[in-house]
Amino acid sequence: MTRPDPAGETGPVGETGPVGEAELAGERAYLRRGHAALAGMRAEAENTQVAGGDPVDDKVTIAYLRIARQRRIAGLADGDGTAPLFFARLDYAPDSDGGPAATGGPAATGGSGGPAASGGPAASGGPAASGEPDASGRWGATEVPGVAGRRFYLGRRHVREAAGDDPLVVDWRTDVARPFYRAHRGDPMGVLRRRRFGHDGAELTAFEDEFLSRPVRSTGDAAPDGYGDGTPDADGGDHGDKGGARTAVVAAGGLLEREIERPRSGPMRDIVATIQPEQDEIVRAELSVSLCVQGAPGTGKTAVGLHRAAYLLFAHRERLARAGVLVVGPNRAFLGYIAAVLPALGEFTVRHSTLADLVDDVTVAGADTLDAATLKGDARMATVLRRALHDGLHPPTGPVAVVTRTGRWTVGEEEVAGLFADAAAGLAAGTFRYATGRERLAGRLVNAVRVRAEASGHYLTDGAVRTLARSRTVQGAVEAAWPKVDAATLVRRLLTDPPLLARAADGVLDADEQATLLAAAPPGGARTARWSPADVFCIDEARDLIEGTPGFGHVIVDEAQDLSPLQCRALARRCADGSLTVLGDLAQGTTPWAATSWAAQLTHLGRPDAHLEVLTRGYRVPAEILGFAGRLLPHIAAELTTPTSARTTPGALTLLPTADVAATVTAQVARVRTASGSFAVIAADADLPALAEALRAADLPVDVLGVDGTPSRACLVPASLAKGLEFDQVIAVEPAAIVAGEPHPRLGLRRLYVVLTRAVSDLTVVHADPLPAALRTHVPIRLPVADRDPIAPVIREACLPRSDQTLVADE
Ligand SMILES: Nc1ncnc2c1ncn2[C@@H]1O[C@H](COP(=O)(O)OP(=O)(O)OP(=O)(O)O)[C@@H](O)[C@H]1O
Repeated sequence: MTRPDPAGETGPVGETGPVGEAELAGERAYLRRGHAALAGMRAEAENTQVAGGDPVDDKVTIAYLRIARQRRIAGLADGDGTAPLFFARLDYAPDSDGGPAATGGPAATGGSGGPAASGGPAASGGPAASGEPDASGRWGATEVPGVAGRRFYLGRRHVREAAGDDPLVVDWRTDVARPFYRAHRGDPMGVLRRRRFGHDGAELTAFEDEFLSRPVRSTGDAAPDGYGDGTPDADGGDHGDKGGARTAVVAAGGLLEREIERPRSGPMRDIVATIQPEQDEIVRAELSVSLCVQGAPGTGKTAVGLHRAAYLLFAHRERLARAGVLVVGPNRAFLGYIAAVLPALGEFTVRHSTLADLVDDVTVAGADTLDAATLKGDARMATVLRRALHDGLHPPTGPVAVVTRTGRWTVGEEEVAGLFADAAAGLAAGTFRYATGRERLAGRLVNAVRVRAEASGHYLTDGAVRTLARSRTVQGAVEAAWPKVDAATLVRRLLTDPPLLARAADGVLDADEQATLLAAAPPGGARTARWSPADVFCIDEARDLIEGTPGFGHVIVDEAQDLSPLQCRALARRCADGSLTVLGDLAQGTTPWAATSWAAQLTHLGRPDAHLEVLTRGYRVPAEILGFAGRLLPHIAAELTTPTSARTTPGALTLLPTADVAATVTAQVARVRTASGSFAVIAADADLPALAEALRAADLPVDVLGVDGTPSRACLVPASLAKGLEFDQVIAVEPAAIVAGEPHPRLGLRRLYVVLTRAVSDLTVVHADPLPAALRTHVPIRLPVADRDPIAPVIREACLPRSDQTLVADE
């Protein structure tokens, strides 16, 4: 895929001036009109009554409609005051004949005349302009017809004044919005001007314009404001400040950077206003396409995954409303952190869950040794479990004789054996599950009796057939051949019954491995077994063999590098008929079974042919910090490309050697707690209680993040829960202890890599022990030298020498 880099094409940056102020005033007026329209839409929704049907017969339907109505009203809420109703404007170029297409909105042909003057989007035209998306939720093909010469405001949701009217604001997921994310001078996608708005809360404060294509104009026309004469600048671009007057830009420049650096004060935010082209390709990939995104820390994997969910729900609303969309995250703390993103985008139906919570009827109360947990998560366990299940089948050895009030009928030994063999063959071939096989055997047996009865002139009513099926004789015969099994019981039997395990694991697990499993049987009785986290997925695997697993239309799994093969299988069966978006980073794999290659992981996930996308441009972590953390990469995932950062922040990294870690951390917390935004002290899990105590003693209490908690503005985070989270300021405590907290040095370094890449603005590393050697080794960082990447030289200058200097001082 080609990836245009719009960073190199940013348009003119002019001065604040009266023209800009007037234009901004016009945009603000348009915004007010949008708010009024949204209020009208909400009032309409609130006044819509759920049609009453029969209160008993239609109970479910009525309840469903009520929920749908509530969701619609919630979706029409006027934001939370943190963002305006629209964040961008696209002015499409007129048709090549010089006249605007369709109804001829004047809007896009020049920079003068605010939106109030132009009336916003031009009047009705092709599908792009109609008030609502079509049935499929799309606005037409990629080449959207009927947009030439028209103007569109893009927002998080569609806003219109009256039903059937042209939208005042179009949803960012429509096809007409696509060029906002993808267009560049090489391929303007029909767009003349792309305008991005800056904001303070819900108020517009600035705009930035880029002119992407030359307007068509008759001889003698002046270029529209800010559009250059097409003569390339020295750097090869036409920066547009030569032809006509400069475009007035209020508070110019860096809207993306400001958006990223906006202080974090709560849960994760959406990124609709600043999705980058390489991210947009993932967001808008077809529903049928399964994707795997390998991305360095902060490259936006989580954000992209969530926006993909929102996009797919928009583009395939009906289908996914039935089948559902599932987002799987590593723990509840992480899910709490991302929970607000989809509702902010108007999507309330996506299920968020940890993998373990998907198997919600098994309570985890036990733990395994590392060896046992690894073995229980091994793909070979799937074979062992299947064999254990099938081990319970016993081919019948005699006839089945049924006595009823009307007679006695016998199905002969050979026929019974044949019925069993048929069902067993279907099971072995995977045609149906175990429970279905059992039903099938019972049904065939009853049918054989019915045929015999009818042959002797006794017609059996449906009721008589049902009674027959429930009869002790038929049930007993079926139970003897094909016993009823429950998944948890099967797993417990396998782990506690050495002969059964030996038969099931023969040739699959060696004697030591079998012994490991037997030693890892869950303590407690059949009903009180204390299951371990790894047992959960053995039970899930067994349950799937027995009765199957309901699936989703699309599954998005984050931190997928950490999944065991059996966990991957649990996910694979939840999207057997749907598609999958796999997000992860091999360098952040911290489980003993973490993936070392995506090919193997994708095979376990049932999608060996998933398309692999690689993101290396980080948006969270400044180059100075990324360069420092990147020193670990050769030791933890040498095959990965070193990431780059979208921004530099001189002084973002501080190393603080100290003799008294607690005192230094306390002093640092006292320093950062008054700054705006969030901060976290991240330390080895074992060090947390002492640090919490020291902060309490210093009268600087902070929340301690637990597995079920949600990160707050100021918190103490165990290294084991830091994954996926981010904070404006991070105080990382004692890297050597973080490494030592893991069972293997490589896993320890990966954990440290995760911890060091959580900061948006500022990372302070406090340590009494020497830093791990890997961190002290200078590693040249590979920089992508894109021809027109304006930030590459800055990274080169800022990133490498600075972290070196700091380290030299430290050493
Ligand atoms: N295009 C973007 N515009 C603005 N912010 C962005 C963009 N892409 C990513 N971000 C921000 O960068 C931060 C990191 O994003 P995210 O958590 O999705 O990255 P990640 O790849 O999942 O990171 P990790 O692997 O460390 O968990 C978030 O604050 C996110 O909002």
